[in-house]
Amino acid sequence: MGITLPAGGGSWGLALAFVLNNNNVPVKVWARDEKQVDLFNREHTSKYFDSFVFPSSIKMTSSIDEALSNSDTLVLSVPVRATVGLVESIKDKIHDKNVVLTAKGLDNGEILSERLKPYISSLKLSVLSGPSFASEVIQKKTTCVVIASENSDLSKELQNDFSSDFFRVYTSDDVVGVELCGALKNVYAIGSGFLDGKKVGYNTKASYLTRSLHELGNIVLNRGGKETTLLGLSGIGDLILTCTSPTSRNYSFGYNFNGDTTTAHTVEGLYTLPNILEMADKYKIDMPIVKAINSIIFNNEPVEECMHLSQKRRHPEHRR
Ligand SMILES: NC(=O)C1=CN([C@@H]2O[C@H](COP(=O)(O)OP(=O)(O)OC[C@H]3O[C@@H](n4cnc5c(N)ncnc54)[C@H](O)[C@@H]3O)[C@@H](O)[C@H]2O)C=CC1
Ligand SMILES: O=C(CO)COP(=O)(O)O
Repeated sequence: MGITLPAGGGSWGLALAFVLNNNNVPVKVWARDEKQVDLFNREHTSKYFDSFVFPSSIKMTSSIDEALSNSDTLVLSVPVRATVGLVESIKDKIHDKNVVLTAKGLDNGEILSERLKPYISSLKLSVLSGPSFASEVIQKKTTCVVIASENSDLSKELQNDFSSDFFRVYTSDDVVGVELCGALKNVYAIGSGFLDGKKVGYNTKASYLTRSLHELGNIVLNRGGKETTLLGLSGIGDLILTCTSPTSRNYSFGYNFNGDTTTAHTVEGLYTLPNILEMADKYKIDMPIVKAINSIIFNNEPVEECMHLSQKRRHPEHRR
């Protein structure tokens, strides 16, 4: 049996198809845009990867039924805002399939595995996350990720499918922690871009990353996630990658921020912001950094003013 990637033909879905195909795992990529499908099947190229030619053994289709035939596993790599709707639209066709979530974000104030509970049993669900730019994966640059599932047989099976000499897969049972870390690092990456755009010093940046990790930890632990996840690849690993690299769309959005949110392409932190505020409110967790980032984007607060506001909070009680 093979693996279907209802990925919309986007960059992460294609990179994961590349990883699986490299291991001789049969893959089929689904995309809704027929022109994109025709171009890919003819030339094996994608607008997301300049001049890169994919192996011709990776096939794309615009028929979801064809994509799902002969496959026991789906790797979902559309943006977070599209994930729940896509699963709802194919729910009758996927009840016997394993599902790997790869979108990094929150929806309706919740993590995706929670939102998808009505459609996917937790024993058939896993989450793939970690520091992994698609553009580096297709160049076979060494990349380490985590696959988390409550079903250890499933995470081991997927570890086998994905692992290669350039793609190293660790397993975890902390679905909640891995999902929250992946979602939140995108928001902190926007803030990190704001700071670098303002040419703050390394002192400020190091403090920002440390405090972001601390704030992330508050919500992860509150929701039942594990400290080891926070200190692992999907936690501090992806935070470091995304908060320090212009390859990150979230970081670049923050770095070049000009008040416009309408033209941002797959800046998942933007979609997650209101959702994390909703979650923080619900579980009564103080998230001053997330709030400051939200004020800069949606209330036109200047970056400097928001940093200043955080300094005005009462003196810290602990040295962390
Ligand atoms: N690109 C990367 O390096 C990585 C991305 N991710 C995550 O993967 C998710 C997807 O991101 P990318 O592939 O990078 O985005 P992308 O922008 O490269 O591609 C998204 C694709 O989804 C399609 N799409 C959008 N809405 C759709 C819908 N309703 N139905 C069907 N297709 C739809 C678009 O047409 C596009 O082809 C995001 O949550 C991102 O955080 C995770 C790790 C690495
Ligand atoms: O999640 C990613 C790398 O781990 C990709 O980050 P961006 O979505 O910010 O480009």
